[in-house]
Amino acid sequence: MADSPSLRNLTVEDARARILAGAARLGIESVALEQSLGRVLAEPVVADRAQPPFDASAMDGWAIRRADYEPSKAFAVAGESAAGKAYPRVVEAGQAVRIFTGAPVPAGADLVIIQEEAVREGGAVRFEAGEAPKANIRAAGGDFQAGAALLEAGAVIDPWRLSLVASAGLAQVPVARRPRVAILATGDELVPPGAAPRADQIFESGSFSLAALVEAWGGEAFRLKAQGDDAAAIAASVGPVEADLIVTIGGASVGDHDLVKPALRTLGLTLAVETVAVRPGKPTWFGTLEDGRRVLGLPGNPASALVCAELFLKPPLAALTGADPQVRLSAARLVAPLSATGPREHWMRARLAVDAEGRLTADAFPDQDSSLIGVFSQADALLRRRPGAPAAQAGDTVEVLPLRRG
Ligand SMILES: Nc1nc2c(c(=O)[nH]1)N[C@H]1C(S)=C(S)[C@@H](COP(=O)(O)OP(=O)(O)OC[C@H]3O[C@@H](n4cnc5c(N)ncnc54)[C@H](O)[C@@H]3O)O[C@H]1N2
Ligand code: MOO
Repeated sequence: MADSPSLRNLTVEDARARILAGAARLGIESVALEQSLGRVLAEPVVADRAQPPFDASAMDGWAIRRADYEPSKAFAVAGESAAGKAYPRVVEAGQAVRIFTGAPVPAGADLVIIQEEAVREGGAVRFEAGEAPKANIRAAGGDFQAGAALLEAGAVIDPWRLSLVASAGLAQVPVARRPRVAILATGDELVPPGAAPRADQIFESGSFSLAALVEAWGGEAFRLKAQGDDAAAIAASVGPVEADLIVTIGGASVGDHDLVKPALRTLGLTLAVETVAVRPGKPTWFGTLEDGRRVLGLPGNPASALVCAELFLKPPLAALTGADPQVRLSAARLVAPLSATGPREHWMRARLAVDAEGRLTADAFPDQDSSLIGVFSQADALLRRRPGAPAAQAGDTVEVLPLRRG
């Protein structure tokens, strides 16, 4: 059955919208705090306690009543308040309590004089802190109050947010289940790294890279055994796979050996995207199988597959975890001129830098052939050129999509 011509040559935005349609957050699971890094919160984190929970000393010194303060006056040392061991009584007039950073300021006290301005004489202490010493007290709730919304659902747990979740006292964190992504490389020419290729074969590289990207983007990747250009074998490989998304590599174009779509038609494939007006990556396609499983078909050329993973795989993975699927671009200054762009939106491999004035700059690699693995390994951004964009000059502002490297 021929697919509708309206599914061909879609804009990047249209294709992405079709891929995102119906991609809602998967179920919720609870993970240990220390396992939550990189996961997406499925429920908001709300503080059930203020931080700090008490007025806390900001310095090592002495807690007294401000109204009672006079330079050189002798105060009676009444006891000690340390972090984790509060002074249990009220500080009375004429008394000073030894206090340390992070310790609760005892009731009655509203001033901490730093120890550098104090002279201890047995059971007494005197201060030379001027007329209006600084309070050196962190008010209860100064970081956050009980009931405060600390993080929204959809936030990705990073090391800084991890500290917030821990500060809220959570040992278990409610997160979205990670989407399971099956990756299938296809092509008679492919052999796994480590095998001995024939003269007409190459090493399969795409599935390793894509699996790593899927994991970095919050999914759980599993690589299926690569298949040759054999429709029956491709269909048999995909048939039993349990996945939230199946990604195929190669066999997407129009040649006699581009068999992935014909193979998956036997599993009831309905296309939502047939081709995209994007360079590289025109043969990218997307559809659903009869049983509802989603399939993203990436072209085999390595740069095409990796560019289109950024544009069409990262966003649905975000949507399936409840995170923000928006592709966010930055502005950069062009280092060298670019020629006019053709009818397809062009995502050029580029290198970012910061110029002497501290501005972000982008430099597109001269060779943008979609087969080049070496160029991609040096690129740290994709530079977007709109369809039909005129030539651009050095110094022009361009849009870039920084790649997460390292
Ligand atoms: N007559 C036309 N020919 C082509 C068109 C077209 O519109 N008309 N489109 C071209 C474009 S654009 C692209 S992109 C490629 C992509 O085609 P396929 O998705 O069918 O990819 P393959 O032919 O299977 O492979 C292309 C290239 O990439 C190598 N490859 C494939 N898989 C892997 C892998 N897993 N790891 C490493 N390298 C891989 C493969 O050996 C080929 O060299 O089609 C154009 N042709
Ligand atoms: O679109 Mo293909 O990816 O240009 O080589």
